Amino acid sequence: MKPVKIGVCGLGTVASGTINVLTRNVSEITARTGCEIIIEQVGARRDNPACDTSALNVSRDIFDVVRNPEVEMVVELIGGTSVAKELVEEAIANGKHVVTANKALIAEFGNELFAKAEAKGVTIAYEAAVAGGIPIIKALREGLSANKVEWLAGIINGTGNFILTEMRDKGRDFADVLKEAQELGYAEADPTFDVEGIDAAHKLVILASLAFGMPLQFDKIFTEGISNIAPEDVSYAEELGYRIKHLGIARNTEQGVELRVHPTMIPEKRLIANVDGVMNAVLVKGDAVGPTLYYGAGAGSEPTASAVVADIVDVARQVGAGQQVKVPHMAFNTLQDLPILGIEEVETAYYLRLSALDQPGVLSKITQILSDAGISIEALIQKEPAEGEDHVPVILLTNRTIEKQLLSAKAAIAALDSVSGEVTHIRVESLG
Ligand SMILES: NC(=O)c1ccc[n+]([C@@H]2O[C@H](COP(=O)([O-])OP(=O)(O)OC[C@H]3O[C@@H](n4cnc5c(N)ncnc54)[C@H](O)[C@@H]3O)[C@@H](O)[C@H]2O)c1
Ligand SMILES: N[C@@H](CCO)C(=O)O
Ligand code: NA
Repeated sequence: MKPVKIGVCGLGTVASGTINVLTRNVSEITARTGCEIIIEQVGARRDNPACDTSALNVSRDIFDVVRNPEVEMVVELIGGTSVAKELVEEAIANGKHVVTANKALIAEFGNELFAKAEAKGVTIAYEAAVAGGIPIIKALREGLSANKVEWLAGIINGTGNFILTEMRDKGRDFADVLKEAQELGYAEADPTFDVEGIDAAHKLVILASLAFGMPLQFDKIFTEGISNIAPEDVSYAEELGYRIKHLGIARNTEQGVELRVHPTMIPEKRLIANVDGVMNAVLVKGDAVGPTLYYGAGAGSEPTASAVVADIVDVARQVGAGQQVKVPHMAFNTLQDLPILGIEEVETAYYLRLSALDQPGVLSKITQILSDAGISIEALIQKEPAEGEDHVPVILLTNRTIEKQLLSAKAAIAALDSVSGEVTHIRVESLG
């Protein structure tokens, strides 16, 4: 087979890892694809000491790469949704295949980009966009194609999981750990994307569309970040046998599709509760296979490059074999317009923490409000009052209920004279 010529745009964390892996593992990659992959051109504004490009054709203008008639496949690794979108559109218009790690671009503009690619008969591959090196796109599109996916839940932001783990295990400060994640190349250019759950929402919408065969709808996701997780909730969760993880959850119910990213309490005995540091994991429940779990590094230069290179290999095989073997961009040939549920319609269990006056009768008022709302209590812990304090922390675990019922009961509890301050709620999932 004739060699396949690629062009790499960007020379940051992921691009340098991609060039290094392609160069180092050239014999394995050639043996797998049956063809040679040649880096025809690199578009980079500046050099990167992590990667030797002295033997490569480097242009300071990334658009030279998409206009180079020799380049058959463009690897977009600049990030963002403005210049990257223009770049990908021009690559497609010029009949080039695209490989990208850019989840923001796919989540927000994937529907139109895939349509443009299909019209031109080219492929956009995006394995590195979700859960870094874990081949989760391939698992959903190909490995699980026999299944109706019932739900999936994942730790899909490496930076956030790294921060939560370091804070819990070493008592480190949030800002200090975030700075380290940035130095390690895990964080997004704007790290609020990691911390506020936007990056996880980008990834969740891609996973859900692949799993349920519906168009990408990033604007419909409910998103809560990790910045408001209180240390006392981390320790009370552990006392109850749970861990707090930042999860993306997508569930196909009879009423509609749940799409939500938020801190979630999960039983500590679940494998996914023990996924720490920069590692990611995605649990997928298929109707035929049952629960399956995919685990690996969710961010970082070479773990992400592993997925980028896998896509390059896949597309190179297609270039050799012809488009008829291509798997559809979103796994399904026709997409369904499934309704997406608002967060108030979601059903889950809850952890509640409040501060109540240490007096007889107070607990019964709280439990009465919950029981009037049809919410039963699975566990209740009342702590001893601290020295000189007249209020005590009360922690409750409820059974599954609809969020709007929980929120109105929570408001009624907060309005009691004997309860002071805010009532905290965290969603609880058994993931069984
Ligand atoms: N870092 C990770 O662990 C990781 C993992 C998975 C996916 N991603 C995604 O991969 C992409 C790249 O991330 P990264 O971590 O390598 O970022 P990075 O900031 O390290 O690299 C981006 C590179 O693109 C260049 N660039 C940006 N805008 C440009 C422009 N307009 N013109 C020319 N060059 C431009 C920058 O100079 C930089 O060299 C992003 O979409 C990111 O979301 C990153
Ligand atoms: N910033 C992202 C990179 C991988 O997509 C993360 O931390 O998960
Ligand atoms: Na992946």
